[in-house]
Amino acid sequence: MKIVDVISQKGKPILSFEIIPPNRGGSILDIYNVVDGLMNFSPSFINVTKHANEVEYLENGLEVNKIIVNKRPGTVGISAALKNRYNVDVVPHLICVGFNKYQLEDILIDLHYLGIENVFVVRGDKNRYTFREFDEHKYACDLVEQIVNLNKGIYVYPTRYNYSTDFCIGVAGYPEKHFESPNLEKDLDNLKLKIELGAQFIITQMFFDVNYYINFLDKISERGINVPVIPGLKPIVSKKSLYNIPKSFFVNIPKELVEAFDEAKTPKDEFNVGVKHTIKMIEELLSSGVPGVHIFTMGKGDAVKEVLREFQNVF
Ligand SMILES: NC(=O)C1=CN([C@@H]2O[C@H](COP(=O)(O)OP(=O)(O)OC[C@H]3O[C@@H](n4cnc5c(N)ncnc54)[C@H](O)[C@@H]3O)[C@@H](O)[C@H]2O)C=CC1
Ligand SMILES: Nc1nc(=O)c2c([nH]1)NC[C@@H]1CN(c3ccc(C(=O)N[C@@H](CCC(=O)O)C(=O)O)cc3)CN21
Repeated sequence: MKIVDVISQKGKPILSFEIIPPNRGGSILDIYNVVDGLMNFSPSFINVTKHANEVEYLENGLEVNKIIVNKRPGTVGISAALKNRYNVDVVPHLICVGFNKYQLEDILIDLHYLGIENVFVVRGDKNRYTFREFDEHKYACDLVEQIVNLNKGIYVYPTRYNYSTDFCIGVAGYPEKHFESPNLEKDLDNLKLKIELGAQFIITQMFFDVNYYINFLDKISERGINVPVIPGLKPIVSKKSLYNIPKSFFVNIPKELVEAFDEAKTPKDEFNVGVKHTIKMIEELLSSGVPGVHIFTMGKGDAVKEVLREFQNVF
């Protein structure tokens, strides 16, 4: 089902999870191990992230060979496997960096054949190793436009048939602004453009103070954006993560949470601090009337289960 229909028909907040494909050479059993334990909480959908190709130079005797490798392949296959195994809606991510519009069109055709009705469209992270396709889309909005066209039967590769797809498109929103944007207002202009072009729901970047989400909602509704905005939550359950998360995701951690981690003496204490904070955030979000709660479960199945035990029958 389309995510927007799931939200409008459920009659109560929806729960969703996000998983990350295993590192290249890993096993889908690692995914099943986490998701098996989470299905009892009746998630409405599961996102599967997509990661950029990287350029590597391999020494081969006297030669150095350049290769392009994806360290976490499998987004389409894992999405299909989850859909079949659990009979749950899946939302594979599509990224712009490293792909041209023809390659993206082929991925969309595969998703359509698989009966996958939702996609989450992001530009993709860039670093010095990221492989860049010379004619890739510059921004997520350009890929939104491509998919909206495909939904009308307009293919980028000319075809005799022009069969239409019917994807429901989600995009990312940044309550604390995207790190490359000069200010929140400019970032919101770009978010608005993605919605005007046809994206139908927003999942936010992780945040650790509910006030960011509330302010963000106020600002976007002032701009006339009225699609569902699902808050993205990440339980931080170690001091190591506390210090890595801002580096990776450019988000602020509130003073109280940092202080609580400072007082934690054992890994179990750290785990409890993170679980408690996430429970408090979900309670605050539910009382502000969110459409749902989206949890980045990445490698943290135990913490997610511990958090959700507090919310039996809520979702
Ligand atoms: N790998 C994954 O599954 C996920 C990755 N992300 C990451 O989040 C980051 C950004 O992704 P998106 O929000 O989709 O990117 P986006 O293309 O919407 O925006 C990226 C930046 O460009 C600016 N921008 C957007 N459209 C513009 C335009 N038309 N003109 C000028 N500036 C414009 C935005 O304000 C922002 O600073 C990426 O680093 C992405 O990889 C986020 C969620 C999941
Ligand atoms: N810039 C960006 N890139 C992404 O790929 C991305 C986002 N933002 N925001 C939305 C989701 C959330 N994603 C993720 C990816 C990994 C973890 C994660 O839990 N990573 C490890 C290491 C994090 C760290 O400590 O640096 C973890 O154990 O916490 C969480 C969310 C992927 N997505």
